[in-house]
Amino acid sequence: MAQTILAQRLAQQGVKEVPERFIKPIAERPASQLSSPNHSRGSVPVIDLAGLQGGSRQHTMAQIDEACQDWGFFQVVNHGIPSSLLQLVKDVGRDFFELPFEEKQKCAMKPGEILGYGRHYQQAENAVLDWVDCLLHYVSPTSLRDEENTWPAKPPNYREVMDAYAKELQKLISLLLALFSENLGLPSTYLEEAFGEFSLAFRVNYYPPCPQPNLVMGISPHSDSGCITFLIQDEIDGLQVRKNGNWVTVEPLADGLVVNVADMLQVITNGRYVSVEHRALVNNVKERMSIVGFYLPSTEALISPAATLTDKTHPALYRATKYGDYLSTYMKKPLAGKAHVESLSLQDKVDTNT
Ligand SMILES: O=C(O)CCC(=O)C(=O)O
Ligand SMILES: [Fe+2]
Repeated sequence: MAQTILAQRLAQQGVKEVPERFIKPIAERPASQLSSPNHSRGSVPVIDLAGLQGGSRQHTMAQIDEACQDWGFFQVVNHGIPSSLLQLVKDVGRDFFELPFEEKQKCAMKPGEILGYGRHYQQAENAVLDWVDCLLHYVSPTSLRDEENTWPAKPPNYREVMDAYAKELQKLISLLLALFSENLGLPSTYLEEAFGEFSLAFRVNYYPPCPQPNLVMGISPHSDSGCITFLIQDEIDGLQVRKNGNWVTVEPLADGLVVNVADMLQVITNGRYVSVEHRALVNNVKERMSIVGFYLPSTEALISPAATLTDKTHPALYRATKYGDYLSTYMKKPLAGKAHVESLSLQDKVDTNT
């Protein structure tokens, strides 16, 4: 079995040129670099959840609804998760990646697996690789958690911090799903119930500095497969979302949490909320990290457009899919923009956002 090619190891070896395996075809390279003056930064909505209290509730609810429809991406502030905890999450993620390789290898992905420390997804032999390493594991349910094989034993506070974060995140997820349901005119528990016994997975993404950032992708354009995704990023630009054909950088905010609609929420809302294509770029100066929480439906949940969101003038745009089936196809294929969710389309082509 060929040894996994890890971006961090290449960066540590001081390579001056990225290996062929990482070089994107010209059409897929980042056309505008983060440092270029015409790169667009900062217009992704920032929503202050403190506005849900008192007289500004209606306005805040409308902001959330518009963000889900127009962007599929927003940042929340005053979300109830202490900034000291967000900082600890970033710290333990960084501490893990700063461990010696041999220590990190203790929770390495097994051949053919995607959980643990290693590369994103299984890549075909000849696939172009993204300039990122990751640590991916489930937090819940217990049956998927596999703490022994996929969670690191070091840093020693990793588990405690990640569990504390997961607990806080769960409250925010329940709140947002109830607010989305309300905005959609559905009973407040509709979305949470439709997704069945959810699972929560965390991925720590580590993008080392890259000697030729204009030839590679940190993470290739994709939409996320699940219901909703939460992302903590450090202070380094890199995350971009696609809006009207342009890539817009999601400005790092110290206390902000990035929220994005994922594919199954797009399906259940019959395309009213959009699961937007996003990607991450890298730079040649400083490493970047993100810690991503994926809230996923039960693999047994049959996801289809909510009946009350479809009628004669708004026919169902997607066929029903069992999430487990959707996920296994998603994992087998390379990241490819919105191709996965579009494969469920009942129309020739659903052009939801771009
Ligand atoms: O690192 C980022 O900002 C993007 C990560 C991402 O999109 C993912 O892990 O699905
Ligand atoms: Fe993503």
